[in-house]
Amino acid sequence: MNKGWNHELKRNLCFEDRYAKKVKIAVIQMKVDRDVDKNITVAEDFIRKSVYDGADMVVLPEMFCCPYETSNFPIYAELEGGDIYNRLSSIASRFGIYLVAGSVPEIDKFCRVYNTSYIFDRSGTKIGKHRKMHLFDIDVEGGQYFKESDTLTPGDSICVFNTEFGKMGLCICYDFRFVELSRIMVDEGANIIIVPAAFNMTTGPAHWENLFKMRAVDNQVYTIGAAPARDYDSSYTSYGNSIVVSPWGEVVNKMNEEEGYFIVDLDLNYIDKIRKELPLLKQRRHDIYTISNK
Ligand SMILES: O=C(O)CCC(=O)C(=O)O
Repeated sequence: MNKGWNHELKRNLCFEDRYAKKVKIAVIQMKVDRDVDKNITVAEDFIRKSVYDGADMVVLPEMFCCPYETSNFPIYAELEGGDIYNRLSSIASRFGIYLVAGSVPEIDKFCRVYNTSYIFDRSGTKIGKHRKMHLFDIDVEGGQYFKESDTLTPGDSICVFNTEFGKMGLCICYDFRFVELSRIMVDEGANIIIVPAAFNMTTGPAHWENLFKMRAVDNQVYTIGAAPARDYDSSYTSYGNSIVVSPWGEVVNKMNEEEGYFIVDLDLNYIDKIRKELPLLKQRRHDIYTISNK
């Protein structure tokens, strides 16, 4: 056999093999009710449909079972391992999926309350946890005011978790604005950055899609944003527009403001292709600058 041909065939087979590495991720955009049980039931119904459509992983929005108001966070908060946590873990195992369980208010033994995301694997085991690190304290003239620090405490660690599809990073909403955080997650191996979020009608139209594109292009990763559906009856109106962007900056899928879900089939080898063609991460001048979490 011609050695050159054999070599070429092997190379192509490896290439194809790598290209078969795909993950189906469902993004759920649900309305948030005052009733926790109702929210979990709605989430579960969407998860059931996503699983029927072949999802490997499901992502829920920020504060998907607690209306987004600072006064609600201590009232709805539970210790890790509480009822909501157990129900989410059992949903993950029952459906055999990875569940990025949006975020929920978490209370610790010192009565500090956090905006926390738990990530469960297919057996319902927790494989990641993130406490929002950058609290959303903003005051835009003529627009949105919010002060999470009235009732929340910030987290202090960066979340990268491992799956059968490789490493993924997670941060919550306002965290995503801080460029260093995404870069550190990517340096720790994350190929996908997942962001349970709830932008509003001031910052959403201005920045939401741009941010998901910017972080994807800068870091050459997929970015995923899962938001609550818009509800004009709530005191904080979510922008919705849940989104997935590719490492080339293309919008893979995006919703409008309504309740619903979509599934994307992400080709993880596309990341290698983009990084090979445009080797940004390799071409950094670490001799001149660095970003570090130390
Ligand atoms: O950064 C923004 O504009 C929105 C942030 C936000 O709503 C949040 O952190 O919950």
